[in-house]
Amino acid sequence: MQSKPFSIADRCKAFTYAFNGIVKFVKYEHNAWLHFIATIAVVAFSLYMKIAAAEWIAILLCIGFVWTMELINTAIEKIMDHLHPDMHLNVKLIKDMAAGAVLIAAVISFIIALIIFIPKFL
Ligand SMILES: Nc1ncnc2c1ncn2[C@@H]1O[C@H](COP(=O)(O)OP(=O)(O)OP(=O)(O)O)[C@@H](O)[C@H]1O
Repeated sequence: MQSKPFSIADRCKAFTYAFNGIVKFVKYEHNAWLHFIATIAVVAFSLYMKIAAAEWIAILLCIGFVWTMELINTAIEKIMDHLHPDMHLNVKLIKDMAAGAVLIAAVISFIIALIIFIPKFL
């Protein structure tokens, strides 16, 4: 298979397409608004608590983990709605599994936040 020659302009365009996907997600998806508010709150609280570098790494990984899962979940929902707009048990299974991935990311992130912040109040 013949691939296109490497081009910095093409790579920049690919970056803008990806950035555009994130902007659309934040603009139109209600779940993104919740994640946005939660992210601002967690970052503000972490700054206020002056957490250590290793704690920042854990917090930033959690934020990235949840945002990534939510974006993938939303993409899967859009694929399913596009391919199969009618109700179907398989669609439900696929969407619920994708939503389950977000739930796991959120619960793990919440537990990590508790591990970081609770000792600061003891
Ligand atoms: N086409 C479909 N066929 C069968 N079940 C569906 C279909 N679309 C959604 N569902 C199911 O209906 C329930 C509600 O889905 P819906 O997408 O409305 O809410 P949600 O998961 O809270 O979504 P959102 O992330 O948009 O808030 C879920 O269990 C989902 O799997």
